[in-house]
Amino acid sequence: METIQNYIGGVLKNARAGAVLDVFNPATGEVYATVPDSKKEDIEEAVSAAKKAYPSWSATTVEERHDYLMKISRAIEDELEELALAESIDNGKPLWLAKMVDIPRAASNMRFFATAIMQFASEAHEMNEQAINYTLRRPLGPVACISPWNLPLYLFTWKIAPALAAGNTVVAKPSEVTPMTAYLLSKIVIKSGLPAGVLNIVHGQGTDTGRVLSAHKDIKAISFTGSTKVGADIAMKAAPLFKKYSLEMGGKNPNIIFADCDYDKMLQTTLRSSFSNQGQICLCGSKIFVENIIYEKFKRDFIKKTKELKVGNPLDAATKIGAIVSKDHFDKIMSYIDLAKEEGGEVLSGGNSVRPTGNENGWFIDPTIIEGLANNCRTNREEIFGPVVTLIPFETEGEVLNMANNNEYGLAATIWTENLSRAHRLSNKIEAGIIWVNTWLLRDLRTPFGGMKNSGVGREGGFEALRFFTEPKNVCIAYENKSQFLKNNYHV
Ligand SMILES: NC(=O)C1=CN([C@@H]2O[C@H](COP(=O)(O)OP(=O)(O)OC[C@H]3O[C@@H](n4cnc5c(N)ncnc54)[C@H](O)[C@@H]3O)[C@@H](O)[C@H]2O)C=CC1
Ligand SMILES: O=C(O)/C=C/C=C(\O)C(=O)O
Repeated sequence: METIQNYIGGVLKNARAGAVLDVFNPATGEVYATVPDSKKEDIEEAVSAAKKAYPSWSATTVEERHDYLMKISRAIEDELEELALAESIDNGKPLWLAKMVDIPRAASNMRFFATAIMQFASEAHEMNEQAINYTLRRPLGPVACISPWNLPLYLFTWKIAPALAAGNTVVAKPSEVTPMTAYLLSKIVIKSGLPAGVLNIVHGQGTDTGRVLSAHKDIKAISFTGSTKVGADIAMKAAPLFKKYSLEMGGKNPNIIFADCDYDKMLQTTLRSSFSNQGQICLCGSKIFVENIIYEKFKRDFIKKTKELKVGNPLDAATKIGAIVSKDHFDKIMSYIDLAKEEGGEVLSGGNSVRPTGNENGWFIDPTIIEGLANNCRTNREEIFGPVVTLIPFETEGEVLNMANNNEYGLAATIWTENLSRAHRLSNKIEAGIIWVNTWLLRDLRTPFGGMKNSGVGREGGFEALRFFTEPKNVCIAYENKSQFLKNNYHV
């Protein structure tokens, strides 16, 4: 049994009251570790450590911060094998996926913001030779980073890297469901020599640790990724204390397929956008709109390809669909499949749990395709966050645009067409923060990342993240007094 610890003030330690939570391996259903169930006193200690470290950390040069983040990035790369294995065991995702995507991205998050801070420049505005304004961007102080279980180290580093690069100190809370790689990161951070208190990692439940942290009076900003319900809770706590917040929340993303698309590329990518990471990515295209004339062909081909996806042991290289992250989440997904049937949906593929040989007690669900549901039923409106997609035929561009926008979420959309004018038209009109045309989850870390409507507030990525984690201050300097200025310049 492994014992995960908090990382506070540069030291690994248990929660003060000693309480712990069980951590499960979702592929076996067994408890394999414990994590601190931190309470108010642990948060107090972490916030004090972050406050204490702030004056000297915020005074470091960008080169110094760059060097620390690069060191951490290289250490993540050096420990790729161990981190990927830990992520796979903790989360249930296929090991090859953790090796190819999660851990490399965690390293590049650190590297990206290490270099972005070196390029980050503030604006200057000149007023007709009368004055110059320049904008200072200062770090905020201790900030909170709260991350979810679906892409554990990937999203944890996506938040802490810009916060640290901008000169803030951080109290971070990973998901209690998948805390292992954040714990391993704290060991890497200790080895990197990052000064004590600059990064603090406090484990525990959302309703205790997360809530206390986001409501703490000394926390100046909160960067959160997770459910829309929790995002709303954080906003309610943060607003009266005038904290900044950036919320990346749920999605119900349309994947729109026109008959004129590059069919093979679309089919292959649609498999990924539907079922990658067991469908547990906020960007997955869970509603697949298909133009009528290719609907039957697509349905046939998509079912065939989906049935070929091997569900099973995440450590097996042939596995395409690993385990669902927790029993609670497994139950939630299964209840949505039941709901879809009650709402009149026909299950075309999957629809059931799986007990792979050797992993009979794990939480596995066959990738599921459902058709025959109205666009506005609950199954098609609510985020399922699992390997479940619905198929909806459409006739015209206008019809599919209305259906895509008729939703409370607005995170991402994918459009498949070779008609560039149509791609531009729809990209402009679809209510989503991220549009992919003829691709999916192709990421340039410089671009603004986030959603509209119930999917988010604010944007992450590139300079957006560095702006979020800094406070702008305008300085206006008159060149000289105006009559003197006119005399000098116009000889009056
Ligand atoms: N990016 C996304 O779109 C994600 C969406 N989800 C959705 O959320 C559902 C629930 O998944 P969870 O991991 O339980 O997400 P969640 O939103 O409950 O948890 C995300 C993080 O917030 C913390 N947290 C929970 N309650 C909090 C509170 N009141 N104040 C501050 N922090 C709090 C959690 O401990 C975790 O670290 C999923 O079924 C899925 O639909 C989950 C993960 C990511
Ligand atoms: O930044 C990315 O590439 C992906 C982010 C994904 C999420 O925020 C999510 O699935 O929750």
